[in-house]
This record gives sequence, C-alpha cells and structure tokens, in this order.
Amino acid sequence: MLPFARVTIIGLGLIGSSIARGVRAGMPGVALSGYDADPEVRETARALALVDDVADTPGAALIDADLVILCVPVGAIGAVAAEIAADLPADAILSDVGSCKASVVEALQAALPAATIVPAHPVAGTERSGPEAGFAALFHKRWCILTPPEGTPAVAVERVAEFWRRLGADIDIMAPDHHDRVLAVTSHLPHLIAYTIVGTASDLEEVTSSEVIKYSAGGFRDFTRIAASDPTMWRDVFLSNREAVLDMLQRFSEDLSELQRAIRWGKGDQLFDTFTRTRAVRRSIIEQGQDDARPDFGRGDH
Ligand SMILES: NC(=O)C1=CN([C@@H]2O[C@H](COP(=O)(O)OP(=O)(O)OC[C@H]3O[C@@H](n4cnc5c(N)ncnc54)[C@H](O)[C@@H]3O)[C@@H](O)[C@H]2O)C=CC1
Ligand SMILES: O=C(O)C(=O)Cc1ccc(O)cc1
Repeated sequence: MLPFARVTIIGLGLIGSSIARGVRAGMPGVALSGYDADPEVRETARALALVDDVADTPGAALIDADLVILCVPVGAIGAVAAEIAADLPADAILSDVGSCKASVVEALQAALPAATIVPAHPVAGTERSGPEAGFAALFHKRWCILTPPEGTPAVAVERVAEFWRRLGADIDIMAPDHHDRVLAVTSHLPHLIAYTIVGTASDLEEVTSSEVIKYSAGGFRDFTRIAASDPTMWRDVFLSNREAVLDMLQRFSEDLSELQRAIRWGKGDQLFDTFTRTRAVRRSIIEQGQDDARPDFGRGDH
C-alpha cells in the first residue's frame, strides 16, 4: 500500500522536482501538487508537468494533502511553515529536506505546534539548482536521515520512511543535533573548503584565470564543481548550523597547521602516515557502494 495518497511539494527546485519525478516513477498512484514562490519556477514546473497541479498560492497547494514536504532553503523553512499554518490539513504529516536539522526542527515546531512533524534530509544532491536540474534517480541508494522530534508517533515516522524507501533511499534515524555535527564534517565543511580554495585561486595575481582553467587538475576541478553550488542554499546552511560548523572548522584548522608544520620541517613520515590513513577512508566508502563512480549514479550534469 502506498504510504501517502496526496503529496504537496513546496519549493520545486532541484530536490522538490527530483522528489516529484521520483514519485511519478515509483509511486504512480500518488496525486501530486506543488507551489513555488518564484512565478518563473511555477511556469517551468507546469511546462515540465512535474506535478498534477501547480498552485499559485501555498494554501491552494495543500488541499487534501496527507504529506507536505518543504523543499526550500533552510533559512526560509520557518517563514514557509508560518505561511501554511492556517491551511495545513489537521491529519497531514509535515516534512522537509533541509541540510541542517536542529534549527529547522525548532522553527517547524514553533510555527506548527500541533502538527505531526517528521523532518528529513536526503543526503543526495548536486551543485545544480532549479526545477530542470532534478532527476528521479537522485535518491537511489543514498541515505535519507529522519530526525523526528521526541513524541512523534512511530507510525508517522514509518510512513515517511516508506515514502523515501520507495524513492530508492536507505533510512537512518538520528537526533537533530547529532545529524548536524555529522553533516558539518562530511558535507558543510567540505563545501566551505571548496568555496575558499576556488576563491583563493581566482584571487591570485601572478596566475591568470585562464591558467587556472587550463591547468586545473582533477582535485581542483572537483572543488570547482562543489564551489558552483547554490549561494542562497549554502549561506543558509552555514548560518543555521553555525556552532557545529565552527567547531569542525577549528579542528580542521588545527590539523591543517600540523600538516603545515610537517611540510616546513620536512617530516615526510608524518605526511606519509596521514595520507595512508585517509586513503583507507576512501577505500571503505567505495566498499560500501557510496562512491559517485558507481554506474547508476545518474547525475543530471553528466
Ligand atoms: N542541493 C542539494 O544538493 C541538496 C539540498 N538539500 C536541501 O534542499 C532544500 C532545497 O534545495 P534545492 O532544491 O537544492 O534548492 P533550489 O534552489 O533548487 O530550490 C529551492 C526552491 O525553493 C523556492 N523557494 C524559496 N523560498 C521559497 C518560499 N518562501 N516559498 C516557496 N518557495 C520558495 C525557490 O524559488 C526554489 O525554486 C534546501 O533546504 C537544501 O538545504 C538537501 C539535500 C541536497
Ligand atoms: O553535490 C555534492 O557533492 C553534494 O554534496 C550534494 C549535497 C548537498 C547538500 C546536502 O545536504 C546533501 C548533498
């Protein structure tokens, strides 16, 4: 049996449109409606027939919904929740896909104190954004982390879990604070490093930008992909997950200083040992089937 009959997606960009496409592919009986604050996105969503009905107001998109998923930047989630509060059907489950969870759970509970809330974070995405960037296979064999507040009925959590399983994801359940620390080091800090290094290279005076482009080796190219990620989304992530990111950044700076010292004093063994340890991390990611090179990773940009 399908976990939901009528799903509303608020925010029809990369993630919202990928969910819509995944629902069409894997749960064809589900009625889909959607809303986006940007009229151009609504037009594109209509042209692509992403959902059955693209509404011109959030309230109109919510009629008879039994699952409502907020797919907007983290900094907009609280305002959107407040905007839909009067129209959210009493028995609907409210979810989101935000990349950080503690601040989001707090904002959702404040705006919708009576609602059943099951926050989610699909750990899957690309550097692209907008309704045309989405694809149905985005969540295949990716983790989707649920962070239900204490007291959320288990049956509601299980329905949302089943929804994501049908989109191809594997489910983990975590406390919001723990989620934010884990993602600070595995996702948020890497993005900050990429934004920094690409900025550093483009600020160099003695190296021209055409040389940066011409001689960019694999590692730098990977950084430029990540540093092309959506500025609004990532501004919001860093402001919302401030404490955990600052803590991981502190640890990173200390480790970087150690490597800096090893280079200065010619401590080859220390460099070699560090690089050997990190190589093992890459190997275990590949053994677990989580590397991007696997054949079914259908990125929109390849
Ligand atoms: N891009 C990625 O790789 C991933 C993103 N996420 C999370 O998913 C959420 C959405 O990100 P994307 O789809 O990548 O962004 P996106 O920029 O592609 O789409 C966001 C959409 O939300 C709309 N929007 C903004 N404010 C709104 C409002 N007040 N009311 C209605 N619509 C509004 C925008 O017009 C836009 O179409 C974010 O919270 C992000 O942290 C989660 C996993 C991966
Ligand atoms: O494009 C990439 O490499 C990503 O890391 C995508 C991504 C971005 C944000 C998330 O919360 C989860 C996944």
